[in-house]
Amino acid sequence: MSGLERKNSNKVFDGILYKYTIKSSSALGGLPASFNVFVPITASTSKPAPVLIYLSGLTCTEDNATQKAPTLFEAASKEGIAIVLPDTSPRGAKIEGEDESYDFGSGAGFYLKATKEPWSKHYNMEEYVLKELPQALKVAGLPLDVSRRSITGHSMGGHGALSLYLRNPGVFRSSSAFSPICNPTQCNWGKKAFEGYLQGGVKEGEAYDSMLLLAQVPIDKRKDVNILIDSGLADNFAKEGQLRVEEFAKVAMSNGFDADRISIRLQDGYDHSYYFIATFAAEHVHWHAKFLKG
Ligand SMILES: N[C@@H](CCC(=O)N[C@@H](CS)C(=O)NCC(=O)O)C(=O)O
Repeated sequence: MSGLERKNSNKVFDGILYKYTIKSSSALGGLPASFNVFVPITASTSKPAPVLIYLSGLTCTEDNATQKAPTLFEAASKEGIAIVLPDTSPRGAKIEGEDESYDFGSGAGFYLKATKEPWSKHYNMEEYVLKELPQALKVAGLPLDVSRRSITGHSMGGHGALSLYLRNPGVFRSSSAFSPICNPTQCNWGKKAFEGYLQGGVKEGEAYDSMLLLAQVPIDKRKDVNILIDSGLADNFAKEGQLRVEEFAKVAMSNGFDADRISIRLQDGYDHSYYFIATFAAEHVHWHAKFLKG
C-alpha cells in the first residue's frame, strides 16, 4: 500500500465520518481504493474504538450505506464503535467486460481472491479487506483498535461478511448480515462470479460458500461462532433463489448450533433495499457491541 490521503470529513451523530483514498493498493494490483470510516467521539488514543467492517452489495460503492443507512452511525456513536466501509471491487482495472454487467466486475468483487486471468492481477478483495484495510487504518493514525474487529454486510456484502468470518476463525469476533447470499455455489450471482473469477470455477468457489463452510465448523469450535442474519420476506432476490437464507438456517439447525449462537430472522414485509437495512442497522451494531467491548 502506498499514498494514503484523507479526502473528506463530516460530523454525523457526534462522531466524524472520514473518506480516505489509498493511491496504490497492493492487494488490488496497484489501483487506487477509497473507503469511509466513522470514528465515534468517545474514541481517543488512550481509549481506541473497536471496529465493525460493513461490506456493501452489488452495484454499491463505499458511499451507499453512509448515505442510505446512517442509523449505523447513530448506534455506533452510542456504543463507541468505529465503522469501516470499503468499496465493493477494484475500479479501473481496464479489463474487457469489467463494466458490462451489474453483477460481475466493477461493483461486484465478491470479496474473494481471483485466480483466473485477467482478473487475478487486481481482483483480490479478500486480502484488501482482511489485511490492507486494517493496515491503512493504522497508517491513518485514527484512535482505533483493529485487533477488536467484527464484520457485517448486505447481500454480496453479507456473503463477504459470513464467508470471511468462517474462513478466518479468530480474526473477527462476530459476523452479521442483511439479506446475505448464503450459498453462492447454488445461485446465479455466485455461479457467475466463481466461473468468471476462479480458475477452478464453482468447484473452487465452494471454499467461499458460507453454507458449506458452516457445515465444516468442528464440533468443539461451534461455541465460538456468533452470527446474526436478517432477511426480508418480501425480498425479490430471495424469491429468485439468490440468497438461500432458509437453507443456511437448516444447516445451522442440523449441525447443532444453538439459536443463541446463530440467530436468523425472517422479517415480514421487508424487501432487499436500504430501507430494510436502515431499519435493522442499529440492532446489528448493538449486537456486535456485546462481542467487541472488553
Ligand atoms: N441493479 C440491480 C439491483 C442490484 C441491487 O439491488 N443491489 C443492492 C445490493 S445486492 C443494492 O444495495 N443496491 C444499491 C442501493 O440500493 O443503494 C438490478 O437492477 O437488478
